[in-house]
Amino acid sequence: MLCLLIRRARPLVCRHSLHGRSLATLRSAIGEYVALPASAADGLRALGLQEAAPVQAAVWAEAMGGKSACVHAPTGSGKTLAMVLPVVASTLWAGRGNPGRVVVLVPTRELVAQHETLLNALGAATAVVTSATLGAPGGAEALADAIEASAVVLATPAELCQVLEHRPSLYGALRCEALVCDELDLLMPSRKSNGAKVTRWQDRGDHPAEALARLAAKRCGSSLQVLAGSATLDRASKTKLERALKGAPKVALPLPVVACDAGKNLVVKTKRAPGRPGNVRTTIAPRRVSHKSATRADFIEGAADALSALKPRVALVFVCGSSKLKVRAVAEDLGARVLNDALFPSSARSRRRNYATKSSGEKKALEAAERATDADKRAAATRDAAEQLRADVIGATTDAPVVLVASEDRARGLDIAGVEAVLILGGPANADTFVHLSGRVDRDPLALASGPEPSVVTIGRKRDIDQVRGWLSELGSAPKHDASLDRDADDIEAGAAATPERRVATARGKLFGANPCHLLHREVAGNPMLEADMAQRARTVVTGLENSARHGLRHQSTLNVEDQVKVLVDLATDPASLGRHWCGLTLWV
Ligand SMILES: Nc1ncnc2c1ncn2[C@@H]1O[C@H](COP(=O)(O)OP(=O)(O)OP(=O)(O)O)[C@@H](O)[C@H]1O
Repeated sequence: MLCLLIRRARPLVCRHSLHGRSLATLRSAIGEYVALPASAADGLRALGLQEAAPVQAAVWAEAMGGKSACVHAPTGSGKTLAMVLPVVASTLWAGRGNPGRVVVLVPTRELVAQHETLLNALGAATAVVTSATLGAPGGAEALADAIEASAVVLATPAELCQVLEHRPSLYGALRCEALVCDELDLLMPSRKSNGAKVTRWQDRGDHPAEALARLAAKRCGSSLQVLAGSATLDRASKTKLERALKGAPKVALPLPVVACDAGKNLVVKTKRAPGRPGNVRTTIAPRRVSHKSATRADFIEGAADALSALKPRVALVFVCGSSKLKVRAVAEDLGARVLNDALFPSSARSRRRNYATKSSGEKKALEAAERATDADKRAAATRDAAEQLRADVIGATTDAPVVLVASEDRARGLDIAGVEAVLILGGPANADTFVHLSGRVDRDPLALASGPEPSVVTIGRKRDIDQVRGWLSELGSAPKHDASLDRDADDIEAGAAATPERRVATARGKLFGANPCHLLHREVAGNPMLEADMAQRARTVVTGLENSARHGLRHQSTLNVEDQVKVLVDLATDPASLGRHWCGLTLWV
C-alpha cells in the first residue's frame, strides 16, 4: 500500500504542456476532466479507475467537445477508457441516448469483453455482437432486436455486418453519432481483404470495418465523432479510415493524432500517424520491460528453464507460428493451461478438431455431451471458467504459479493483471506482433517506474533472436543479457573458438586411438555453455549403462581400432544419446 502511495505521488516529468496546463498536474481525478454521473463514477471506482492516465487526460482534452482523433500510445497505457469515455459523455450523457448512437468496433472477443465491462460500469445499455452471441439461440434475429433497443453497439465488424444483412431496416435505425475503432491497424489492415463480401455496403477488397465506417459517415445525424487507436497505429490504416469518413459532418480530416510515448509521460498532438523507421512503425514496447533471449533448438526446454529461472507468479507463453508447435502440446509439456479454454467457449470447429485426437468411443461421448448442452449453458460455463481464472491469477504464488499458453495472434488487447513474464516461443510474425506480445506485461498506466521489472523472454533459433534484437534496437531498447537464460549460438561458437587447443587435442586423440568416451568426457567438461546438472547428466550418458560395451572399457585410455569402433557404435546408438540428439541438444557432442 505504501509503495502504491509513493507511486501515485510521483509527479510526471513533462516536456510539453496541454492546453496551457502543465502535464505535471495531469494525474488527477477522472471527474476533473469529465463530468461523470454519480453511478458512472461509482462504476469506474469499482474497477479501480479513479485517476486519469496521461493518455486519457490528453485524449479527453482533445475530444470532450465532440472532436475526432486518433490515439497512438503504448500497450497498457489506458487507450480503452481514453476512447470510450468521451463518446459516451458527448452522446448518452449529453441526453442524446437513442438506439445505436455509439458504435464500438473491436477485432477480438477478448477486447469485446473488456469494452463491455467498461460500458457496463459507465451505465451504457450495450448490444454485444460477436461470433458467440451470433451463434446463441435466436442468433441474428435476437441481436437485431438488441441493437434496436440499445444505445451502444459493441461488435466485431464481420459479425455486425452479418446482422445488418439479416435485417436491412437496421441500416436506417443505426444513426450513429460516435464511432470507436480500437486496434485500428487490425480492423483496417494495409493489405486488401480476401474474405467474403459480407455486406452490400462493402466494396470488393474492403474490410468489414471500412464498410461500417462508411455506413456511419453516410447515415450519421448532424455530427459524427470518431476515435480510433492502437499501439501500432500506421499511416495506411489511418488513411483507410479517413477515406471511409469522407463527407461525414463535423469530422475534420486528416484526423489529428494524440500520441503518448513509451515513457508514458510525453503527450503531443501531431497531424499524421508516425512513419516507419525500418520495418518498425510503433510507439513501442513499454520501457520498463526487461527483454531477454535464449537461442534454443528445443523451445519447451528453453521455456521450462526460463520459468524456473524467473519464477513468475503469473506467466504467459505465446507460441509463434514459426515454431511449428501446437498450443495444446506446449501446454501439456509445461503442465500449463490453454488461455483460450479459460476465457472463451471454443467454436464448434475447434471442438471438432479437438475430438479428432480422441478414440472413437471418447469422441462419441463428447459429441453426445455437447449436443445435450445448449449454448447458454456453455456460455455460463465459460463465464465460470473466466471467473476461476481471475481468482487463480490473484491467488498465484511463485510455488504455485499460473502459466497460460496461447498462440501469438491472441495477444492483441489481452489484459491480465499481474503478468510477471511473457515467454515468446519462436520468432513473432512481425514487429507489430512482437510489440503486442511484449505489451502483455507492465499494464498499469499509473505505475511509471516502480515495482519489479517484468520480463519478456524470446526463445528461438538464432535467426529469430537476431530479428527480435533488430526490432528492439530500432525501438530504442537493447535486450538485456541474462547469462542464465542465454544459450546464444554466437556464445557457443565463441566458447568453442576460445579453446582451439582442446579441439586440436581431440583430433590428435582420435588419430592416436584415444578412448572416445574419454574424449567426449573432456568435451563435456570444457563446454562453458552447459550448466552443472546438465553436464552431470551428459557424463552419465558418456559412461554408459553397466551392460554397454563402453562401460566395460571405460578405464582404458587407449583402444585398438576394433574396440574404438565398438565404443563409437555403442555411443552413437545409445537411446539416451539418440534422445538428446532428437531434442536438439547437440552442444556437447
Ligand atoms: N486511469 C486508470 N487508472 C488505473 N488503471 C487504469 C486506468 N486506465 C486503464 N487502466 C488499466 O490499465 C490496463 C490497461 O488498459 P487498456 O487495456 O485500456 O490499455 P491499452 O492501451 O488499450 O492496451 P492495448 O494496446 O494492449 O490494448 C487495464 O487493466 C485498465 O483497467
